[in-house]
Amino acid sequence: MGHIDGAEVAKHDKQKSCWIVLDSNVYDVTNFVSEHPGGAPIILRHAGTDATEEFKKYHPLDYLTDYLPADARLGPVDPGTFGQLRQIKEEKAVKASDSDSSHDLPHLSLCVSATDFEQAAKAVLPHKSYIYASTSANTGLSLKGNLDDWGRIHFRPRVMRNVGDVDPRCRILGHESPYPFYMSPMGTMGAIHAGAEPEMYKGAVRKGIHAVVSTASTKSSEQIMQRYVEEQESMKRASPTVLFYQYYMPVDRTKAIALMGIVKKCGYKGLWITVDTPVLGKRTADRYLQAEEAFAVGLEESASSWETGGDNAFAPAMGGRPVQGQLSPHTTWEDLVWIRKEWDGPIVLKGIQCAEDAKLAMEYGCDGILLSNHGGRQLHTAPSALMTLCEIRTYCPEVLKKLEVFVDGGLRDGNDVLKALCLGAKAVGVGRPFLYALGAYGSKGVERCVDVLAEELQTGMRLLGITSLDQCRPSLVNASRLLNEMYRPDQFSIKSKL
Ligand code: HEM
Ligand SMILES: Cc1cc2nc3c(=O)[nH]c(=O)nc-3n(C[C@H](O)[C@H](O)[C@H](O)COP(=O)(O)O)c2cc1C
Repeated sequence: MGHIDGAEVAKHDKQKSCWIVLDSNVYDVTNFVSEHPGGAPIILRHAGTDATEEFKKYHPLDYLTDYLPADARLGPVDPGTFGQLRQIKEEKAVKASDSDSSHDLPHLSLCVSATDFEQAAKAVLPHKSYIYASTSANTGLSLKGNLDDWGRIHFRPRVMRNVGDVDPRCRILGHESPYPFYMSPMGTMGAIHAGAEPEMYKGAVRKGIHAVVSTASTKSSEQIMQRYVEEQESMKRASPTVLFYQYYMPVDRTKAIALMGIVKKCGYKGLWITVDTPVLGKRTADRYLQAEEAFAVGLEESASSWETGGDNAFAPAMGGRPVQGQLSPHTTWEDLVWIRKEWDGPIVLKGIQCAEDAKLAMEYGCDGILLSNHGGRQLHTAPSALMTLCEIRTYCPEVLKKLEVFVDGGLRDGNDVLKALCLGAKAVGVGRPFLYALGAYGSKGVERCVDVLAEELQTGMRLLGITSLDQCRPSLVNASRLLNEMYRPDQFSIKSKL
């Protein structure tokens, strides 16, 4: 195969003839553009350019052989002509290092609250990446409810309790954790930081907190585990951090079992099955961006055909179009029977949103449940995790004794973790604050974010009058405002059967 001149490649920058350079090779992707699950606009934007760096944020290089026909590869670019490729106006790059030298970025020490990381990330991330992290469903009310409900519970502190020393440690699914919070699973971290998931979990390992790894990660489950092990080795295995795995169920049973096999082989310590995502929710900010991108490259007509989602859309939300088969809308409670046979470790259902389903999870022998509305990214006006926790306390308190109950969504202050624990939760998942910290400062930002939350938590324990987490109890909080609005069935009982 002869070398291809960069200037020639630059000419093929339209839908009717679209070439792109990836890993020093020229590909004719004209027929693939409209098939691309990430949408045609992103490919057309990079038509005629070297898109390798951008490509690697989202995909392993194997995709080039897995998804493109062999004859799409036209040959290597003439190395002396890279400069003649089409250039696009660069967006701010995703930072590859921990350096905080960017003039837009406040010094890390100026981040003193978990909410500060969002502003920092907004200043340095490409707009598309920020939208990916921050977007929420529909009019944004589910996200707003998450954020607001923490403030609707007030503490009832006890004083004069000798709070000189406090112990914030707890156990999560049998694994000791320095604090009762962990890192929530989030997909496509490569869009947020060039180091992607390994950079995020480096921060977790350094601070000892546990993390749940997403099925929709940029890096493979094996790569993530490998880098985690290397980080642990570098710390002489002194970190208590373990990795759990968040599982999106593929439609195809064989693929579902194979994925579970990989997860098991890698050594993930528990399966957190996401059950609030039978289809992708409507991510409004994503939709605007997608429509703008399509419009900019003259594809406004076809944009709408990506929006309906088919019946089994995968969760990634970088403006990507649903991928058939990656996420099953057909999952039922009965699936837990075969999953249990394939997976002998702990099972947590992620995305429980009412007391009935909490009870069902208990009856089906799950080890834990995570009360969550997916960070307000799925159902419009979904209940906050705290509201669901109130329901469980009221209608099926036995669940709190038998299962480990976790909550997530909207936590932005370490003090608030204590509210969830007082109402019976085991620990709280934290999502976006860590993602923003990663985007702005890499793993150092993640470490700082853990420190910020941990300091607030420990100060909160002292001001609340407790010295260990087993002293968290319902009388230390006033949840009346949430209880007033809580669902009331006709009779004061609920049934788990559908
Ligand atoms: C030309 C070869 C390409 C192939 C074969 C390819 C393949 C795919 C596939 C299979 C997906 C579905 C999701 C997944 O499995 O990860 C996807 C999604 C996506 N692709 Fe590509 N892609 C290509 C080029 C690109 C380029 C050049 C970019 C960026 C400049 C890009 C950005 C994306 C994005 C943003 C998504 C959505 C991911 C998400 O929402 O998490 N792709 N692509
Ligand atoms: C950018 C982003 C990506 C996410 N990806 C996933 C995912 O792949 N799987 C999943 O179960 N939950 C995912 N979630 C939901 C989180 O696990 C978690 O439920 C939520 O972020 C908690 O809310 P918070 O971000 O307000 O802390 C994602 C959330 C965000 C913000």
